[in-house]
Formats: sequence, structure tokens, C-alpha cells
Amino acid sequence: MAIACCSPSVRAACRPTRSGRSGRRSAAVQAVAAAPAAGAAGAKAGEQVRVAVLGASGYTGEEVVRLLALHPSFKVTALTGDRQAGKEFSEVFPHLVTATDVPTLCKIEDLDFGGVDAVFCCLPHATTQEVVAGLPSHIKVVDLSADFRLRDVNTYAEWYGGEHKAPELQKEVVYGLTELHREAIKKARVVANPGCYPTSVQLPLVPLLEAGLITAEDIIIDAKSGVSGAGRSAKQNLLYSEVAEGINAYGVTKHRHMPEIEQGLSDAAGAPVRVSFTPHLMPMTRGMESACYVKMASGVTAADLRQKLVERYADEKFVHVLALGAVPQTHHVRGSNYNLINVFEDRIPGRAIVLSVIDNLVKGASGQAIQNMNLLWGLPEETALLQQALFP
Ligand SMILES: NC(=O)C1=CN([C@@H]2O[C@H](COP(=O)(O)OP(=O)(O)OC[C@H]3O[C@@H](n4cnc5c(N)ncnc54)[C@H](OP(=O)(O)O)[C@@H]3O)[C@@H](O)[C@H]2O)C=CC1
Ligand SMILES: CC(=O)N[C@@H](CCC(=O)OP(=O)(O)O)C(=O)O
Repeated sequence: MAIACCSPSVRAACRPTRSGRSGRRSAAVQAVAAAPAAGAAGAKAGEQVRVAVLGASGYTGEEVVRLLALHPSFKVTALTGDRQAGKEFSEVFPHLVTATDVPTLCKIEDLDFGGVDAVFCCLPHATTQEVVAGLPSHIKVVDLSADFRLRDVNTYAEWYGGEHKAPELQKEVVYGLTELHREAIKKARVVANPGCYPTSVQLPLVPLLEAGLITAEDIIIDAKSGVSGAGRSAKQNLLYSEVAEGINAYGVTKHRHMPEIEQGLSDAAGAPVRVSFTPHLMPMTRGMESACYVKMASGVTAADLRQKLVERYADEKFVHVLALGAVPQTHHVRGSNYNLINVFEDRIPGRAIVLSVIDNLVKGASGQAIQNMNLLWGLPEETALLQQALFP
């Protein structure tokens, strides 16, 4: 995608705003109207999908724009913010030096969705259901929030503390853990992008449960996340003085990713699965590790688990089982869309330890969202996503 293009069309999707700074309409509007829009069924050669990023002033929104800089078919034509609305994107994110000519951040209500084909919705959970339900039906959506991930709206209400505001739309939304739900995603219009912890846990454990190699009982997940997982807004528990040089467990016994993890693992096991899950905030910016302690079925060894995962992901671009004995580290996936896994025999007979790492902002959020959006438009799912990790 030519983010650095000088075409005024990139500003065109915002209507004039009350602030006056964002949404310059004028000749730009005609430019967008005249630009070849992507076809309904998928992106065709020479056509560009016009993309709006809602919540572009946050971490995952920024990461979508950063990654789309290398996308040949998706063109960012609208960006929204809330407190940052009215500002130039380059003012909010000066590091994106080639993104100086993307649109000014505007408010969602000032956006003209007539000029938009696709939406990455990077808003906080509980703000998203009404926004997505209100979008014109020609728009394909990947929602990065948790608002559409739980099939049962009562479970949503229980864990997110509020009634679901779009129960009808919920019925048609596809849960988008790409490697596990690819065929359904291809046919979807709205995809619920998984949470970062659920991505890191389900990728290794779902194939093992499906094959009956591990038991549905007694799954313990000890997970760690970088601080960017909590987003960009200021919170006391995210102050440097409270995060640096320490490790903080949080959401103990009640983290809202538990029902999402259990939904996916129960589907895989064909029976209800309950997990012990404790996330920890780590003194690092990005990265996530989930150490999963599992009980193996009778006669199964850790080598069997590892072999199953090697076979299951042999043709996958982004999920890799490391060489025997190699320990996946968050540094191995930093800035990349990869998930690295390995399996170890536990000292306790009959048990195994499954380690899984991702970058919470890429495979755990924006990278997987682009993977899904590529599928929605019939594009190779790895488009713009094959960057290797930054190491160290
Ligand atoms: N961070 C991560 O690792 C992951 C995050 N997610 C999910 O992705 C979504 C975005 O997360 P993240 O980018 O980290 O969050 P941030 O807090 O960094 O960004 C939130 C964005 O939403 C905007 N916003 C906030 N409130 C409103 C509102 N009421 N109306 C309109 N816009 C609003 C903000 O605008 P402004 O800043 O201008 O006020 C900002 O652009 C969340 O649902 C999160 O749970 C999913 C997986 C991983
Ligand atoms: C460190 C940190 O605070 N992480 C977030 C998870 C971010 C994420 O993936 O999940 P959602 O999309 O469901 O917000 C949390 O624990 O709530």
C-alpha cells in the first residue's frame, strides 16, 4: 500500500468536523469517488481496498497502519481517534515517517463510510458492538476488541459486565483464529479477532485436544504479557515505577480471557473445558508467553504431542514448532506475526509443558487482523506479514 502517496484522496473519507482540523472534504471527495473501489467478492487486480482504521491513535490501530505500509492492495483512507481526533497522524506517531500523508484523525461520527470498503475496528471493548452494527452492510470488518468473540451473549454480559448491544449481528460473526477457522473466515463479513492470550493458548492446545492426546481436565496456563497489551491510555498500574523491575499477576481467577479460551478448547475437546489461567504483567513492551501445563492421555508421550503439532502446522506460514528442546522466547517473535511453540516432558509422570510465544500486538492483534482481512478479500493471507522478528 502506498501510504506515502500524495493523493488527496486519502483524506477524503472524513466529513468536515466540528473541530475544523480533521476531515478536509473538497476535491478529495471526488478523487475517492472516482478511484476504483474493490469488488464485492474480493480484491481484483489493480483495485485497492479502501480501509478505515477506527481507533488508529491507539497501539493496535497504529500497528495496523504500520503493517499496511507494505500492503499492495489495502489503502488507508480513513483514521479515527477519540481524544486525538483532529490531529495529524504524524503528530501522534512521528515514527511512521512514510505515513505523513495518511488522513487526519477524525471522530467516527464524522466519517463517511460510503468511501470505505473495509474496517479494522481497534476500539476498546464495550464501545464496539454499536459501532460495528451501525456500519453499512457492504463493509467487511475485522474487530480487534472482545465484543464479538463470545458466541453466547449471556456469557459476554457475565464477563464484560454489560448487556450485549448487537445480539443479532453476533450470530453471523466468525471467530477469527486464522489457522483454525480459515474456511469460515473466507465466507464471513464480520470477523472477531481473538484476544492475545487466547491466540497463544489455542494454537498449541486445540490440535492436542482435538486428537485426544491431552485430557480436558487439569489444564493450567501461566501467561505473561508485555505492557502494550493494556493499550496506550494512562493508567496507574501501568506507570513505569509500578511495572519496571517487577512481575504482577492480575485478573487472578477472573480474567475475561478465560471464557474465550474455554470456548475454543471446549469446541476442540467436544466437552466442557475449564482452565486455571493466571496472566502476569511483565516489565517489557511487547511479547507474550503462555506456559501450558497439561495432562496427557494414557500412553501418550510429550514426543507424541510435539509430533502432532509439527504435522498440524507443517503447511502454515506463521505457526512453527521449534527444534526438539529449543525454548521459544518472546524475543524470537518481536514485531512479527509468528507463533513459536515447543513441548517438553514434565518431571511429573503423565504431564507435559507446552510453551507458546507471540507478539501481542502482531499475531495477538493487528497482524492476525490483517491475516483475516486478507482472507476476507481473497488475497494470500500472508500479504504484508512476512517480516521476521527483531532480535534481540
Ligand atoms: N494491545 C494489545 O496487545 C491488544 C489489544 N486488543 C484489543 O484491541 C482494541 C484496541 O486496543 P489498543 O489499541 O491496545 O487500545 P488503545 O487504548 O491503545 O487505543 C484505543 C483507541 O480507541 C480510541 N477510543 C477510546 N475510547 C473511544 C470511544 N469511546 N470512542 C471512540 N474511540 C475511542 C482511542 O482514541 P484516543 O486515543 O484518541 O482517545 C484509541 O484510538 C481493544 O479492544 C483491545 O482489547 C486485542 C489484542 C491485543
Ligand atoms: C497486559 C494487558 O492488560 N493485557 C490485556 C489483554 C489484551 C488483549 O489481547 O485482549 P483484549 O483484546 O481482550 O483486550 C488484558 O489483560 O486485559
